[in-house]
Amino acid sequence: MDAARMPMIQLDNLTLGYDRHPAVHHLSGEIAAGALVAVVGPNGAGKSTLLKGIAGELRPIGGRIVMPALPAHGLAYMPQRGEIDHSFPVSVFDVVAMGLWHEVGAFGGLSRRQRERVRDALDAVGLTGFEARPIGSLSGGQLQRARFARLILQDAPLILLDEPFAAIDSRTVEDLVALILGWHAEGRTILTVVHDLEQVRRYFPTALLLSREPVAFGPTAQVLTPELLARARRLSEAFDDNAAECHIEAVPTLPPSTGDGAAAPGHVHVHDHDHAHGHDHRH
Ligand SMILES: Nc1ncnc2c1ncn2[C@@H]1O[C@H](COP(=O)(O)OP(=O)(O)OP(=O)(O)O)[C@@H](O)[C@H]1O
Repeated sequence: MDAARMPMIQLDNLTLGYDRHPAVHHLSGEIAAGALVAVVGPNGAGKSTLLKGIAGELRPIGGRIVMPALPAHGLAYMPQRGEIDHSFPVSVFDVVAMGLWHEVGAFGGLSRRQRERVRDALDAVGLTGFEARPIGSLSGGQLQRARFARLILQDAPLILLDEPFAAIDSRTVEDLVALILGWHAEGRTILTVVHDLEQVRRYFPTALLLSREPVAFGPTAQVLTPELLARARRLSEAFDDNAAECHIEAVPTLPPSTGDGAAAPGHVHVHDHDHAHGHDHRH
């Protein structure tokens, strides 16, 4: 099999949720190695939940996530900013150096070479000179740059980013996008939750539109259509009204994704729920 076309992530009728309540369900399909995917959808659509599931922070309620090509320590996950306590009295250098933890171990010291790599990563995100600053003293944009520097050091083939551009100035967004596009060019697989659809259209070749279930997956221009976005909104409203039940209507399957190596034919299907088969969707 062509390594570049190997799936990085396989989802098999995946349901993820909290306290046995599904937040997102019926996800099946594959994300190819090397894909750059924007995960989009209304508030509460399950975007963060999907990333947490793939990152292993949430155990599936049903179905499976399989990542056959992922090496040990091969996944880097950056949660939303609010989920991290930045009040620690710890320096920017030390926070960024945490990206080397799997090389260094919890109590290991850094070699000269590793310290150099930390400085290189800080330089790559434009934070040279900030090494000794307490992490809590950084602006929102600077903090996001520091988190990206840590990702550079993690050097992971699979990178999951949850809303990396939220509340960030446009100059910083451009710099962070350039880093992401560089990782994409290196063949890494990247899933990024993005709210700004203009940013998705401009930078992301492939999009996964979620609304408690997959609505569409494929080339961005074919996913971010008014019809599919409206369907996503309707589904999310309907789900909120009746959160414990499966209420899915039939939705069209997108044509196979092309280019970018993102989606082989038919992947991340939209399920045409055939209740005649007697599925029992008690979640
Ligand atoms: N820790 C939790 N415990 C219980 N329910 C949760 C938890 N986290 C998320 N949920 C619920 O799961 C659903 C999906 O949330 P999720 O954060 O994945 O959506 P999202 O698409 O990332 O939304 P947003 O765009 O608003 O960030 C929501 O109804 C949310 O309230």
